[in-house]
Amino acid sequence: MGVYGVISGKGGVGKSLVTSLLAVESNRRGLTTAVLDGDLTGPSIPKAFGLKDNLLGVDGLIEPALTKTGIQVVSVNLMLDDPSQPVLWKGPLLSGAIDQFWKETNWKNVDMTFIDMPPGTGDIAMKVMTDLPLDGLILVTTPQDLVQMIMKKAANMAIKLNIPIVGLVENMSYYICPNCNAKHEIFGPSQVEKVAEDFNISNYASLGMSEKVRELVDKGQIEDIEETGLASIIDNLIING
Ligand SMILES: Nc1ncnc2c1ncn2[C@@H]1O[C@H](COP(=O)(O)OP(=O)(O)OP(=O)(O)O)[C@@H](O)[C@H]1O
Repeated sequence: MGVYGVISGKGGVGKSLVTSLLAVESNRRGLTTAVLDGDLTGPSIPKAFGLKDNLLGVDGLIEPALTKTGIQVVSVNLMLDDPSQPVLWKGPLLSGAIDQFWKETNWKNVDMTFIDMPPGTGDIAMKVMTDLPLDGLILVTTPQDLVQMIMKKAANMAIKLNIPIVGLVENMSYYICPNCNAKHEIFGPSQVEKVAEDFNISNYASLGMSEKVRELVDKGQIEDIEETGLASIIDNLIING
């Protein structure tokens, strides 16, 4: 049904969280869902889903890990004996790994694939954008000016490479104080509507900062998050592609 890359340009804004939550929402709709962790040097998808066992190779293909609700996952962190060790690979090896994850994994009847894109707008991100059959990109940003500027580089890269931007998620949009219920815009006022207009994106959502989400991700229980905040993004992707 679709292959979607999730991209932010800047690190630490919640790209992996959004990739994982999109997969959770898609899977909840009964779609066979996969996550390709293309963030090879900072892979965080396995941790969010509580995956630890090393991937197996069967008949020359990588057997994807299965999360507890059945999402198929491939990540370089599931290939390392010690997940805290760095991946000290240079460009060609990193590109080769992306190729291998895409072509040499025993993906099973997948309807929706979400790719946690390599960070930045460098050669590995370009490799995914040019070599993988992406149906579209989902941009992740925060309201902060610095993040906005770098996210726009990623968005303009997609435009230059003719990849449609099919969704926008503004993460860390606000924080609701659990004591007084006041809404704090820690990174500044939301800019999601402005960005959506600038890049002509009709499918967008905002996510608040949540202690509960942080806790469940740290425990590897992302699939237990009840309200992902991204249901409308998935519904629109299903309807409009
Ligand atoms: N809205 C949120 N509420 C609570 N925790 C969040 C939220 N967004 C992100 N986090 C947490 O912040 C950390 C960084 O997020 P994440 O790993 O998704 O960022 P990233 O953009 O993928 O970073 P990088 O590109 O450097 O890998 C994670 O521990 C994540 O769970």
